[in-house]
Amino acid sequence: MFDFQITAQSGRARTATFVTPRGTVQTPMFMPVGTQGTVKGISPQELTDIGSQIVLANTYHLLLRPGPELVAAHGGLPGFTAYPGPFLTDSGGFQVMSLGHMRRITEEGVTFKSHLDGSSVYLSPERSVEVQQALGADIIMAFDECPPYPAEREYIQASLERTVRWLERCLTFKSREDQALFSIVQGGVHADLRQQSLDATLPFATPGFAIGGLAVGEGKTEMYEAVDYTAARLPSGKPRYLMGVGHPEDLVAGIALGVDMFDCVYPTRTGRFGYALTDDGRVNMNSSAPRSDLGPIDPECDCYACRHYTRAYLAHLIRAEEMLAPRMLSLHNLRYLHRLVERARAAIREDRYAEWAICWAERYFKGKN
Ligand SMILES: C=CCOC(=O)Nc1nc2cc3[nH]c(NC)nc3cc2c(=O)[nH]1
Repeated sequence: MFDFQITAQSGRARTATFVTPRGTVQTPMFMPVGTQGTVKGISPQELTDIGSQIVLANTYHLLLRPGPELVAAHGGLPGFTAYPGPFLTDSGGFQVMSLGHMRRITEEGVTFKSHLDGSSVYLSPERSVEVQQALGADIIMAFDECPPYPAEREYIQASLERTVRWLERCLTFKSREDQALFSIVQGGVHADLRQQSLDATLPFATPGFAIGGLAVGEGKTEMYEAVDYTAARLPSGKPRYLMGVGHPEDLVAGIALGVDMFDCVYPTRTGRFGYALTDDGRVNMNSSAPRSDLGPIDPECDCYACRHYTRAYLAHLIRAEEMLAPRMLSLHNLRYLHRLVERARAAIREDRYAEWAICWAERYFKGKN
């Protein structure tokens, strides 16, 4: 279980298979985010049809509502959501920082006020693992702290050292053998702190490793330098997961640096706002041009929206505030990212990833400054 086998390599980019209790998945992969137990507006059948593999659910949200007990009563997330999985749950740490308020962080854990009703909630390494075990994901995440950005070097260092102590507590408490716990490397944008986090985290030899603390407002250059440094020093025989990333160009760049797994709300969120992803950049379907365009969003895309609808129809739905609009744009954007990593995997198998990535980027950024 959790066997990760590299099947092709092209530079630092690699394709691999990863065995989880609910299915063997292909990497590099993009993981749709289903925060509250649903990828907003998209049915499980549609997710399967567009090539989704692992879907994310958020521990913080499901802890607050409906509570892990109800999900456990359904046998876990697959029974609750009717998506057969595999699932990955986050540990709740990040959401507490971004959503919880009036929070107190101590060595023991984090106490915060629910953003829903202000009730006091407590998360700790042990509580986080307990909740994730009840939710029944195939991959669970260590309870970590993602430092705010910007943050003092001293804060980032103290935070990464506590995250390592929390990792040990997570692993000590963990009792289910059918769930892989991924550890999380922190250290902000400082190479020496990244190294310190690596040195302290690698000995735990978890089935996978995540690169944390990024995509929180640091510049792209700083982010990529940290990804480059960290990914190169994570074991090649384990999956590398870059959390919260990202935009199409971030996936293409991250794969080039040896990253295997990505998640981001971007495709579904920007879809709900009326933006469609294509190889020629992002199309603003709210603008006037699409209203008379009888072509599909993307003629090369095989998603339901591109096979059945013109841009004009979708633009009409957006203006009419019809609920099919955010659904179809989200569906298309998810399919776009799945197709992007499918093409990346093909390029890696042909050992031409660099050429493919440069060609993709030239077209994607053509016409942009
Ligand atoms: C979500 C997967 C599991 O993650 C955790 O359990 N903890 C965690 N989540 C993050 C999420 C992030 N999103 C972004 N940008 C949108 N940056 C992030 C950084 C972290 C992080 O350092 N830790």
